[in-house]
Amino acid sequence: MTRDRPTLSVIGGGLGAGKSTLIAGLLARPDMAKTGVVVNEFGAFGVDDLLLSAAAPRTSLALLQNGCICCRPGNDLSEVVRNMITAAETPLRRILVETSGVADLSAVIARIGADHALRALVRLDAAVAVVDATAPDDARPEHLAAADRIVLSKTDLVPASRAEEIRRNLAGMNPTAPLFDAAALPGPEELFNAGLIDSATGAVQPNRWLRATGTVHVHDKDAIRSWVIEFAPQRWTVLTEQIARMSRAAGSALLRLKGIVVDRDDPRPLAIQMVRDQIYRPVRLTPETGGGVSRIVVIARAPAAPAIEAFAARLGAAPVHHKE
Ligand SMILES: Nc1nc2c(ncn2[C@@H]2O[C@H](COP(=O)(O)OP(=O)(O)OP(=O)(O)O)[C@@H](O)[C@H]2O)c(=O)[nH]1
Repeated sequence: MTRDRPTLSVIGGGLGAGKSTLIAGLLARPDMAKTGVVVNEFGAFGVDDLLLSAAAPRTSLALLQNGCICCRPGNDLSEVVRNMITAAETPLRRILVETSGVADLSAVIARIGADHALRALVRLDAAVAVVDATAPDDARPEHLAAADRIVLSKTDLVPASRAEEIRRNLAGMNPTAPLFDAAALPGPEELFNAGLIDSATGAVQPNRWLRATGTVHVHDKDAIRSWVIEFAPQRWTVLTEQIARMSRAAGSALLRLKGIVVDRDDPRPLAIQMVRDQIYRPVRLTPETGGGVSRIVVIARAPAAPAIEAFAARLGAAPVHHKE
């Protein structure tokens, strides 16, 4: 089955992290043809769009100025995307949205997820967080938690041992996101098609979507923690109540939840996903998916720890504390 609508991926990262450089490098590749780019600038003047149009003059490019997508009123992103799709000479295959350097990637993803007009136009794909190796602490936990892929830029400007330390920290903060070096020029095969559904074939790809394994495997950093919780099959109705209870108790400290769970009442496991308090519609998978074990990854700020550990305990998952 060929998929019709273009995919939409979001490239986020702090000011000057290397978002435009990554996108310009991607656009130079022949396998990135039929890509449109929307650049969101916080201020009234865009520079990134000029750099990108110089790097890839034939790319459909649109600028969204004056405020971050995540907090500006209205849904002008969907208007821009609609115009871009309509105006394209050949049908677009994918659209990249470069967030402003001050945007919060998780808020952008939550906003896009709630935008029904936009979701009718595109299929959501990857959230890519660019982290600057010279200022890794600028990468906000929300960016990292929301990311499906993380790209570490400017590794040429730090000692190799420092880059390795940053990689280890990033892997601990978001164990589900594959990590790439910008210097290695990761391509579309690695960065995109991160969703549960393969964008080319329509097939379900659970292993590409959820990579982490554990029992209750806790990666522990000061600002952000991740838990990989494995547990025996539950009734879906019971599990949704447990998730809602945990989410209420964790409040805004809960950044991301993603998992594949076995439903005691249905042979087809469910893929579930939350970004902050935004719950995405669960997707039923084929019965053989997931190997009979439920696995949920939760990424949160430290204050959510008691709520998440109580949640894991109620599911009967044994904690394995693993301090990185
Ligand atoms: N040495 C080195 N410089 C880089 C790398 N990536 C980006 N830069 C430089 O860092 C600066 C900022 O890069 P951009 O790609 O414009 O960053 P950005 O995230 O788009 O920036 P804003 O949109 O302004 O937030 C530019 O001068 C780039 O040339 C890298 O991997 N190594």
